[in-house]
Amino acid sequence: MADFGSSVEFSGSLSSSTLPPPRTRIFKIIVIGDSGVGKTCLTYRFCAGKFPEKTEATIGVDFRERLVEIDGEKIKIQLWDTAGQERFRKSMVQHYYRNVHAVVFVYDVTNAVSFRSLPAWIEECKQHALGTEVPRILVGNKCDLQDSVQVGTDVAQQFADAHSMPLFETSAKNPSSNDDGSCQNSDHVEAIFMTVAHKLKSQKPLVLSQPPGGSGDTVNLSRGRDNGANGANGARSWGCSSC
Ligand SMILES: Nc1nc2c(ncn2[C@@H]2O[C@H](COP(=O)(O)OP(=O)(O)OP(=O)(O)O)[C@@H](O)[C@H]2O)c(=O)[nH]1
Repeated sequence: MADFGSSVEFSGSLSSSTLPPPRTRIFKIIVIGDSGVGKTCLTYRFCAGKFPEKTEATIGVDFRERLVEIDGEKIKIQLWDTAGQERFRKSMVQHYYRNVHAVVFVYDVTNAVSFRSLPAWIEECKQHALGTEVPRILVGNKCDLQDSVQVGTDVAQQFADAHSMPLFETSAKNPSSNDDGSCQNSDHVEAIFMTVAHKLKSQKPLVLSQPPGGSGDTVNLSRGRDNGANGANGARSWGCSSC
């Protein structure tokens, strides 16, 4: 579960202008969904900037990280690319859900079974005590394969609404519009993960605080508390399917 309650305390004659830079925050985002929906490709696309030439079924979990800067703060986005195949998940599943800050559910728009599996993935999160305060998003991948679409935007949007998640449709292969005009309404993979990071940052701001009336001898640099603004009802307010 999200854990931003830690605080770093500096004692001595420090003012905010002489503070050392805070440690880089890490946002842990897990990416889950059926095998073959494109979790590895999506995370690779975001972290390496390209579509991987070849992938193999993930065993356990792979980590990918990218350092980004949001409003002047450097943040490490750590993507946990989890195995979709049950036999490759078993031993690792407890680790996936520890200290998670956000969850990305992925289905393949050309594979209705992967869409129908989503309730089971949501249930797995629930069983690992992931609360509603943890932001979740739904990603329909492979929308470059327009001729093979089995899961329409309407039905996906209904599902997303019912579970208070923003929906994004994209392609890890070609996240921008294709020459043939397909994927016109897709979101860029970049924008999707950055939207999550912005959400997490706004939810958990770094707060510089001095004790009221204090002399300035002690400065607390603490991580802001969850203001509760991202509960289930707020989910639609922080994402959209066409940004
Ligand atoms: N056309 C197309 N193919 C994709 C896209 N994303 C992934 N693929 C292909 O789908 C297959 C599976 O992709 P992976 O990223 O390995 O799938 P995964 O969800 O990580 O699978 P597991 O590791 O088994 O859970 C590969 O052959 C990819 O090349 C996409 O956006 N468009």
